[in-house]
Amino acid sequence: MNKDALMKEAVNIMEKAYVPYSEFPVGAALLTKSGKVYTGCNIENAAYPVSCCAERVAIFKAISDGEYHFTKLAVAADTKRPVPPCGSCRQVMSEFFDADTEIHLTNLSNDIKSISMEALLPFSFNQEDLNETR
Ligand SMILES: O=c1ccn([C@H]2C[C@H](O)[C@@H](CO)O2)c(=O)[nH]1
Ligand SMILES: [Zn+2]
Repeated sequence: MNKDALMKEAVNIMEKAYVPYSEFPVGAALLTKSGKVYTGCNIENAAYPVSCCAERVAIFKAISDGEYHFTKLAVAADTKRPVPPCGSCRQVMSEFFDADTEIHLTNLSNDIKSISMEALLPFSFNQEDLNETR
C-alpha cells in the first residue's frame, strides 16, 4: 500500500475517535512489513490523562496481534499544519520502528509532512541505554 492510501485510512478512522472532552479527532494507520494495515483513533477518558492517542492505539493493536515490524505510519487530524505526534507516541514509535521507518503526517487540507523515525525523535532513549548499565 502506498502512502496516499495509508493517509486515506488515517483520515477515515478519525470518525471512530472517542473525543467528548477535546472534540479533536485523530486517526492513524500503520502498515506492517507483511502488508497488513492497523488503524487507530484517539480514545479519551473522564480522567483526562488516561486517554490514549490514535498512534498508540494503532501500534498496540498491531503488537497485540503479533505484528512487530512496520514500514510506515500515517497520522491525520484537522490541524493547520500536518499533525505532529506527541512525545509519548514518539517514544512508543521508537521502540518498534526502524530509524528509516516513514511517518506521513497530514491534515484535512492534504498538507503532508513525511519524516523518518530518526528525524522525528533523535537521540532517543532505547534498550541499549538500559543494557549499558548491566
Ligand atoms: O498526535 C496526536 C496528538 C493528539 N492526539 C489526541 C490526544 C487527545 O485525545 C487529543 C487532544 O490532545 O488529541 C492524538 O491522538 N495524536
Ligand atoms: Zn500521542
